[in-house]
Amino acid sequence: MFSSYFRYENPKKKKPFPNSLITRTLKKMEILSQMWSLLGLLTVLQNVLPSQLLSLLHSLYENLQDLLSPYSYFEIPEFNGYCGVDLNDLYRHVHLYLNAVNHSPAAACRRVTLSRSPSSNRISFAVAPNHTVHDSFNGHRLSWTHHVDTVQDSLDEKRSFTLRLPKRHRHALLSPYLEHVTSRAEEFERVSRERRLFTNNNGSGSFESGWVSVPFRHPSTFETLALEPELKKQIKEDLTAFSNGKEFYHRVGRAWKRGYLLHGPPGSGKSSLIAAMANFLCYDVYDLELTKVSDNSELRSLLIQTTNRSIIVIEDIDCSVDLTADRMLKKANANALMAGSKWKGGKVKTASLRCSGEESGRVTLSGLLNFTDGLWSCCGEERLVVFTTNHRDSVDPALVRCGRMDVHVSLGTCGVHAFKELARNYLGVESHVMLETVEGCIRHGGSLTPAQVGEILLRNRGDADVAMREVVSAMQSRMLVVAASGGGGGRGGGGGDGWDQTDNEETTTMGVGLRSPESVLMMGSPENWDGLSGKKRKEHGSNNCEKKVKFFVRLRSLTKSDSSR
Ligand SMILES: Nc1ncnc2c1ncn2[C@@H]1O[C@H](COP(=O)(O)OP(=O)(O)OP(=O)(O)O)[C@@H](O)[C@H]1O
Repeated sequence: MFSSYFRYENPKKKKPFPNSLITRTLKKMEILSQMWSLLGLLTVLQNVLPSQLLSLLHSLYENLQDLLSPYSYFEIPEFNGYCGVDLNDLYRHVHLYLNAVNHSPAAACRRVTLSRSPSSNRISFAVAPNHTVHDSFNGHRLSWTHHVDTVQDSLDEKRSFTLRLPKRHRHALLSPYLEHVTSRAEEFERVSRERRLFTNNNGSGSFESGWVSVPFRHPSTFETLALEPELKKQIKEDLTAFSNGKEFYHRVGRAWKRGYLLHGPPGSGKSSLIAAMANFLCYDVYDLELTKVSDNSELRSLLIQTTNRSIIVIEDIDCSVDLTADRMLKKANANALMAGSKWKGGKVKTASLRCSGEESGRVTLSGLLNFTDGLWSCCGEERLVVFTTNHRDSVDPALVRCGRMDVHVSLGTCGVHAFKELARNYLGVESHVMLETVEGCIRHGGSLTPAQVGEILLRNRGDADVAMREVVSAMQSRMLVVAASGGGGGRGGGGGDGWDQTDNEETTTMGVGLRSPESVLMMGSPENWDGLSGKKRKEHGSNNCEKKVKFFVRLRSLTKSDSSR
């Protein structure tokens, strides 16, 4: 009985360690104790041996390690130079690259430092100090180790990355891999950095801080923007070609900049398009208020302070400053000088001819021309200059000539496609029984600006039927107004009151760029368009009466069909 009792084995009782495990543990402890003694010896040697000898031993050890190791190691410190004051751009690129790589689910770093700045929602990843992350390139395995050491007797930290790659392939791998790291880092920086909206700071008295800024968070994108699809595609392609054009612009010796003139009635979406362009390219926006700029030198100073990858916007260029007056003043001065006469009772000075604006301390047309196309305009890279205006004809031709304003976008009233996009965005409807009536109104001069349509749809977003009815009624009123004012209708009237729709007509004749019902994109010289538009205007006049008759017939049929619904 007793023996059976002793033979009983409690399953919960731990089994004794096997002999082999004990032996292995003892061996490990022995190695540890030997290492400990070695460390002690090293400490003693460090105190006893002169520092020169120590560093010699250290480099000998490293050389030996390099010789025996199948890997090559490259150190990238955070700062360059003897005193370590210049930021090492490669370190920054590696940091960004590893951040980008860590965003991908495949990346496996055992320990990552996460951070988020108060002004952004984005979480940043960084390899934790003294940890390693592996990467692969062209079928080879590489690794990055992030070293962070505290500097003795200081709170400073010394940071560096060490790249490890197979020694046999180091020559073939190093340059292409670092190029890959840099391009991925730049791309990541472009899309992830917080973008800002700047405006010129009035009254600071100093040109050093000419701009003040806030985070740029405009929600308009090419997806939300209601534009004719072809126009949208063309603008996006043009912007993409521009932002990828670094090599091209350098090769042909042109400054890497592009000018856009956006013109159209109030509410046609000029500002929304600028925001969409900035979001598409991930650029900063500099909204230049010309009336706050005291003179040309301040304008130049502001230009110098803008960063690369930015859009410099001057809204309502025709209203900002009296630029044409400046030109006329010069002309008057020149005439007076030639005639040897007096101007406004006083003696004409030669200096006043040179630049009347400089004297009166304001921005002149020549100042603005230099801003967009002069020597100083090349002080940065990858910049768009965008002017907006409600009346293109009021802008001085010199400002919008080729090379200054390379792309002219005419934004008009809502075309059929644009209206459908707005209806989809605001009401969530793809089709509606009244869409046909809306299309008829648009085609016969009743179209409204996107802002007008957006306002009606926003107000009635809970009830698509009411919204559509209200849109149709607004469009019909518009048709009546256009008819009463002698507008031809036929292809959709202008948007805001007093808006001249000849721009859209011009494009029809030209066949240059894209022709869409209400909004167009033109590239090339405006002088050519004007010549052709004159011809078109004559034709337009002769057809006007005929169009009017057709228009009234159509309006009556539309009104009838709508009331029958
Ligand atoms: N194409 C569009 N797609 C969607 N919404 C638009 C569009 N155009 C204008 N809107 C809406 O209309 C409003 C006014 O647009 P925006 O300020 O861009 O017009 P604008 O042409 O710059 O006007 P202004 O000449 O008066 O400055 C905005 O709230 C915007 O949401």
